[in-house]
Amino acid sequence: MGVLKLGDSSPAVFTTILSFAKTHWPTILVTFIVLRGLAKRYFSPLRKYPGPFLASCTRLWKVWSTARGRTHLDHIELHRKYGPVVRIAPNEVSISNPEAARMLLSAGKRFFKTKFYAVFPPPENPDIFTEIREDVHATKKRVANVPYSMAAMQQLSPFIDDTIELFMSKIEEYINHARSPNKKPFDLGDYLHYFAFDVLGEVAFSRNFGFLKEGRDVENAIKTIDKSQTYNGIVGQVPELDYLLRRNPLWKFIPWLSTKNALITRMALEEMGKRQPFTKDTAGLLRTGDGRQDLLASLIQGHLKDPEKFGEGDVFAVAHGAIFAGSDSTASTMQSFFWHILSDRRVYQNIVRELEYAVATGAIPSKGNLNWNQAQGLHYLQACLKEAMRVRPAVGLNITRLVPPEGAQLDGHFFPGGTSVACNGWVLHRDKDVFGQDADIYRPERWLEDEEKAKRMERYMFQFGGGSHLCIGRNLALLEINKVVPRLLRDYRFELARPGRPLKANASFFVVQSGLEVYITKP
Ligand code: HEM
Repeated sequence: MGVLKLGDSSPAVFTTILSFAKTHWPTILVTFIVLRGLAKRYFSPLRKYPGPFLASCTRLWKVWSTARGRTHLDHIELHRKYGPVVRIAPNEVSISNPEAARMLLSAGKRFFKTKFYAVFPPPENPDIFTEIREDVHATKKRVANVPYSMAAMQQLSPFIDDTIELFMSKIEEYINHARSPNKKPFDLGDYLHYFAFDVLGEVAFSRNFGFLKEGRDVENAIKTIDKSQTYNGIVGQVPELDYLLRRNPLWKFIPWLSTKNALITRMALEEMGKRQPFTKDTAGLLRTGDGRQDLLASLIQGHLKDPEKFGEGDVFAVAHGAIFAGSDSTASTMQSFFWHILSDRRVYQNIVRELEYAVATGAIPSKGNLNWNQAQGLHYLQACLKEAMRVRPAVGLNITRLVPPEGAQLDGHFFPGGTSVACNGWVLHRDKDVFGQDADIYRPERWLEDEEKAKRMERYMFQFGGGSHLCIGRNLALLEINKVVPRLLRDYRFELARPGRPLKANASFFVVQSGLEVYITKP
């Protein structure tokens, strides 16, 4: 082995270094990684913030937490252990103060999205969710906001109603079948998932995806989306890795990793094709359809008004992105709601009583679907829904933003420009100052006790995010939930098949849940 001596001529020194590196490369590599990690830990302006040791040295801690699907739970534990500001990566802190989170997410404060979002496909044509250039995002969102208004959604209400009828027919089939001696549970969780997808198909593309009809995950479309979200969630923690993986040209040669032929993408492309060429006289409407103003038609109209700012690629990206953003989120919200109310007999009976009274007094119809206003009049049910979104918000990963270049003050701490700051609904919604000492438990009554207190709690609910990135689909989600949930609860009686068993939950971006099995009977 060569020994390095001072005074050697440069080629000799170089050869010696090379041979030393060749022999000892594993040690050198490990030493480099350790020193780099320690430098990140100790020479960072974030060094004073507590957190897991590994997290302060490497982003692998976040990768690990996400890969286990339990980021939401990890963050509750972290803040309990370390306090309101926790260092969760060399350049990232998580905050638990709801007021600070409002500031972080509020429009105009210039805390922009991080590169985490850019990993979500399609990278070549980002949609509203994945666009991280704030000005471009604002332009696209202005066009996309139009079809998502509550008024526009109300127009599409008949198609939600049709999907509800299909859902009810499946329950009727189950009830008739379940009269046999071997009574099997009904997977309400799965059916809520199918419902959320089918509604999106109708609303976005005037097309039924067929999940409810077939009573199954057709072509494993839901699984494919969930797999892709798991990838996004994990790789999004170290976005550079995406260039080695999905953005790597070799990736497309691995057929089972490609989503290009997935059912939803294929259908979206077909629907786009049917409406091309986009012209002002057809205004994006389906030529052979029922003339409904679906999401795709509205986006095509937005494109025709200003093709420079909202291209054809944007039409596809935004419509297709809606299915990804709006399916697991809505399904997860409804699953959490049902699991909570069915786990507490008292709560469930209060809801049933409220519905019976509303029918008896004519506040809601005794048959068929409710409209938005009728559902809003069910105050106890509304409190139960809000409480479910508080205790188990559908987004389980952190919402992360970058501190603007000049730095910013949050929760009494100054963070330098470029620091990533994260917040998590599961943590924020458990703040005892805002939600009370019993914030950890599901108790819908908290929303009905004191109007002022309820208003304050409302101010700190983050289930739909906030500011310029407030969920664009919240009107649709709330409308379909407010239609299907009271209808189910009025027309049927539910019982958990395995009381006490928690839902299985995996946080990829949304908390994807399973295991909501119930017995259903008629009242
Ligand atoms: C109960 C159901 C839903 C929940 C809980 C939910 C939650 C959220 C949250 C928390 C965000 C902010 C994410 C962030 O800033 O990182 C968001 C954004 C978004 N959501 Fe939803 N969502 C739901 C339903 C929907 C539906 C039905 C659609 C579309 C059909 C949709 C489309 C979007 C889009 C496009 C964004 C990005 C908005 C932006 O960045 O400007 N969501 N959603």
